[in-house]
Amino acid sequence: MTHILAIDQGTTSSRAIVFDGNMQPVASAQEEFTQHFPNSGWVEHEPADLWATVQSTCKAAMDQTGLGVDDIAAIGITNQRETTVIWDAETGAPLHNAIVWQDRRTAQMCERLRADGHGDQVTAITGLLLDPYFSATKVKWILDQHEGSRDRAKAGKLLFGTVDSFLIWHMTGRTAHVTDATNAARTMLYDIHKGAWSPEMCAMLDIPIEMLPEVRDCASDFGVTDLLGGETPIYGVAGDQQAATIGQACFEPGMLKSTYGTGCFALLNTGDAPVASNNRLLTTVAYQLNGKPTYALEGSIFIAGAVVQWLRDGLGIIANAAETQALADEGSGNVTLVPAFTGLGAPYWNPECRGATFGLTRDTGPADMARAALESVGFQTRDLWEAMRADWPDGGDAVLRVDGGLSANDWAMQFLSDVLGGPVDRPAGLETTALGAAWLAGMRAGIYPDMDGFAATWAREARFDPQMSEEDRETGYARWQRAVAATQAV
Ligand SMILES: Nc1ncnc2c1ncn2[C@@H]1O[C@H](COP(=O)(O)OP(=O)(O)O)[C@@H](O)[C@H]1O
Ligand SMILES: O=P(O)(O)OC[C@H](O)CO
Repeated sequence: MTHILAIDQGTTSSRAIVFDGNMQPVASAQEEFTQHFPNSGWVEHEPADLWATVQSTCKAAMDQTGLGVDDIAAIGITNQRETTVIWDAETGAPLHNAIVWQDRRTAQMCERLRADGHGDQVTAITGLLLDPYFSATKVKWILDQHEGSRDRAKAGKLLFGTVDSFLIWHMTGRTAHVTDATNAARTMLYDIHKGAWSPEMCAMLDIPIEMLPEVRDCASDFGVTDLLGGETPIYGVAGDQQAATIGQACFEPGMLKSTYGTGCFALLNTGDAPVASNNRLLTTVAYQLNGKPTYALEGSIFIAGAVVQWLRDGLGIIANAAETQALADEGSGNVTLVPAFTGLGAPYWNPECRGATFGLTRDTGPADMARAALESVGFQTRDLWEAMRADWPDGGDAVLRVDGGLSANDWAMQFLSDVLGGPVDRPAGLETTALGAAWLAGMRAGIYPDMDGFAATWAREARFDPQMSEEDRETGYARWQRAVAATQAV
């Protein structure tokens, strides 16, 4: 019982990583699955694909190690958040495809709820903003499509879950209907102050409370699975951005991390009291241990690494993401790209606007576009940083810890430090999300250190300090702000 298996069920792929007794990754496997776009702005996954790729990647990772079921002390799960599944409690058949967090189909529903004056109530109870991003309106949408589904849900015949919950139900032989507090906090159905499902939110959206899973601490007993051919406990669960916050050991109030994958999600630990945002950030649960929640302010940006993918797949000006580093160096810096491909997230929350480019000239070329794309990631983070500083005035000295695929890009990280005017730290291990889930499970299983011991193992690979003049920084940021305003005005 020396190793931990971490499952990272993400938006575009499922991954399984085996960590040894020293919390080092020793094997990993990854598998992509099909994204479904049935309508403009709609994004779906087939639940069976999520479950199948989790099974196959776990097997593939385990096969690489030569370890057996008895070597795995526990499993930790981390997952794409908010994505919504409803399934039959007996057969497991999904009532609908999973509606993914990026899906905007409930934008009008949110608009109507806002017009009916529900916006403040939603924020007061859930810490979130009334936006299609979260699970609740997706649940309502699915139930609205299927006559009689609410009665079935009330009778316990239909279950709702975020992806962790859906996976655990399958992993435990269709028995455990559970989730953790971080995933619950993203549904817009959870009262983050009371630490319980909100009857008010359920009533507002006509969602039977009976269909919601039981909420547990992040390190707790989520059930036993025969996934590895024996009995393995599931001891750790956290939404992927919270798992990265844990993996980055942001355990003290004021510590913050930003993860640059498809999108960018920055979380600032605010300690044991939820901080209400005056700047359109989200108040959420960072983690919950021993029955005690620790809260965070979160800024969610929908497009970060995805803008680099667009350079590759949409424009065809690069062959792979890493090429942007050298290209950006040659860019003029005169082009501004606002990658509002699916609207804008925090702090603008504008689901309707779309991307725009400014400053094009006849000699604009791939290098300028690559630079503008990487700059957009830095500028969007600055937007969040400004909002966080305003909500949490003590946050000015914090060092931003970064991770995720795009954080490997030195040019982007240097620009990020420049535009923030503060240091940026990149850790030695970039598997922070999976590590967070592994640590939760390993700590609970008694093979990994406690919180302080774990935090002491965090090591820096690189620090980026600002090199840009104050004048350039502020001129550049003002250019970005004008571009965002113009983008929203179109
Ligand atoms: N060297 C790089 N420079 C710029 N972007 C990168 C680089 N490497 C990866 N990316 C971007 O990072 C993203 C992948 O990061 P990852 O953390 O695996 O994301 P996710 O978990 O959301 O799929 C992709 O969008 C890719 O374009
Ligand atoms: O799967 P990722 O890494 O794109 O993360 C998705 C987030 O959890 C959405 O809130």
